[in-house]
Amino acid sequence: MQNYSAILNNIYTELNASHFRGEVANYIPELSHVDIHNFGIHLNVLNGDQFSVGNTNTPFSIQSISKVLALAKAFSIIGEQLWQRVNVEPSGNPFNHLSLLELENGIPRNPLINSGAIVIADILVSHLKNPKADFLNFVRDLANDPTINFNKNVAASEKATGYKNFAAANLLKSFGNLENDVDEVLDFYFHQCAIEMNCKQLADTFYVFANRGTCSQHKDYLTLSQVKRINAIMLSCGFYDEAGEFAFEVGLPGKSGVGGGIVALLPNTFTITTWSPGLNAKGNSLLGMQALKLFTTETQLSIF
Ligand SMILES: NC(=O)CC[C@H](N)C(=O)O
Repeated sequence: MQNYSAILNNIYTELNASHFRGEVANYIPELSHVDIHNFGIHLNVLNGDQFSVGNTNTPFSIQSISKVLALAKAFSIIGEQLWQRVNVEPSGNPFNHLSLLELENGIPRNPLINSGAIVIADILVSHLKNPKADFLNFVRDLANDPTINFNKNVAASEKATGYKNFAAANLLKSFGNLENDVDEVLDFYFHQCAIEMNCKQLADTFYVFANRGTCSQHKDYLTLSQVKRINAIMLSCGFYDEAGEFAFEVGLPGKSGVGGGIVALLPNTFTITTWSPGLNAKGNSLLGMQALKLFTTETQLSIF
């Protein structure tokens, strides 16, 4: 029997003493105001046990973590035909890289880099009646928490400065891989990225991926085959050009966001989230990566 509480407390105490915490993202101006000293870890074990240490109650911008949720929604709506518009290979490049997209004729490498997520956003804009509201409700249902919301200032801040995302969307459009209007798709994309959650809410939301497609309220959202595929994509593509490093050091499917959040999971066992807004050079939370590495080392739990 693991003493999760002691393990998490030790990891928190050790890492919270770190002076070097990376850099808070500032290419989205609204994110640059977040205090770099925030640090929290939350573990949600599938048997119902919950463990929290540090600041796990303050909502943060989930940013690219939302790409997994958008993928889940789009996959549940259109099924396997989704893979005609986006590939499932790691990109080995930063999340906002563009030249591969042109070389590969407008088919993004995977749904977790920005260009792939913009294609997924396009699918949701085509299929949802009220895209932003319906997607937010889907996320609230997964988390079983109606208080989850968009941060409109973050969405507006990214809209004002998201030049590379506008470039990606226009490139996709030029290759015929975007059905809707560029502005409409990006408005949806910037809002999905601007959803805010705290560590506990994020761990609850991802319960469905650890629990074979069924959320904590026993409602089925995805088939087992769909969950296996989404988890495989998280493992191979969830940390951009650091996905290999995360698999090597941590050994779990997971996803990061430039708001400093990370979520990871062990199928049939737990979900775990970390939040520390300081990022490393690859755009992944510095303390979060270290915390998860220590967690899977101490507990000897990983998919391998
Ligand atoms: N890696 C991230 O979290 C990036 C998300 C951010 N909204 C962007 O599109 O640039």
